Amino acid sequence: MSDLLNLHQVSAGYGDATVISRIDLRLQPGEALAVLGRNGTGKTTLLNTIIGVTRHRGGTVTLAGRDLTGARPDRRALAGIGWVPQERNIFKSLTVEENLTAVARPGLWTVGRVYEMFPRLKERRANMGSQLSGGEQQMLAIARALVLNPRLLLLDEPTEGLAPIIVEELLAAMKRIIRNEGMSAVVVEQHAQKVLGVTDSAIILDRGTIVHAGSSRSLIDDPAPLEQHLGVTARKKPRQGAIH
Ligand SMILES: Nc1ncnc2c1ncn2[C@@H]1O[C@H](COP(=O)(O)OP(=O)(O)OP(=O)(O)O)[C@@H](O)[C@H]1O
Repeated sequence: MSDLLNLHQVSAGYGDATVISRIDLRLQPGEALAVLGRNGTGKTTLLNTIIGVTRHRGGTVTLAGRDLTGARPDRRALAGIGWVPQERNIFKSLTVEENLTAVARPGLWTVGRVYEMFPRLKERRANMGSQLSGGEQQMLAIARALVLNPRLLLLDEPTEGLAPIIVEELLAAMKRIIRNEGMSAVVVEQHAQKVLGVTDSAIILDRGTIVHAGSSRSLIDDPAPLEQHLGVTARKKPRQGAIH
């Protein structure tokens, strides 16, 4: 099968600074990749490079065989790259429904379909963006990216700053979007354990380079690379009834 996304030896940064170096990445259609790493290791810069807002320093970026290396962000969006930024930049002075209809493009993901995925948004469809909770704003940001009917969805720290119960709801929705609906995705996440249950494969970045690449399953089974590169204690949960 040909790659949906292919990054070959990509280096990029801002101004004179190179932030990510010689990144090789391949994503098949329907596959989801977790991008993990400590703060400031270049995760957002990697997403920014895929959407085309960093300074290119080398390598190639292709989507479904089409070379997008020198393409502007608007052309990349038209080619099928959807993006949910960390800031969840929804239109705060528009209603939920207006946020969706303002950008919707024909395709599988209709406004009705995203309401099925996020019933909370349907309940709140007449509310202004500014009246939504953080979790609802994140759901709306994802829903808005979906109604653009992208081939690839990029999510930047979707669970950041959200209450645990909302995080679970959001992860369940992401799982349905990826697993059941076959959406291809690259998900940047600080909380490795949460996202590995949603993605097929994972990379860990350190100082702008890939220091680990493998399946999500292998990281769940053997979290040693997470402990090594993220400093998290990713031990399996103790059995119920265990004495601490
Ligand atoms: N717009 C920018 N201009 C210049 N330098 C930047 C810019 N954005 C990020 N950087 C620098 O690039 C490096 C990587 O930042 P980046 O945001 O990609 O890391 P990150 O892994 O996503 O971190 P976080 O988890 O904190 O969001 C940092 O040293 C940061 O200061």
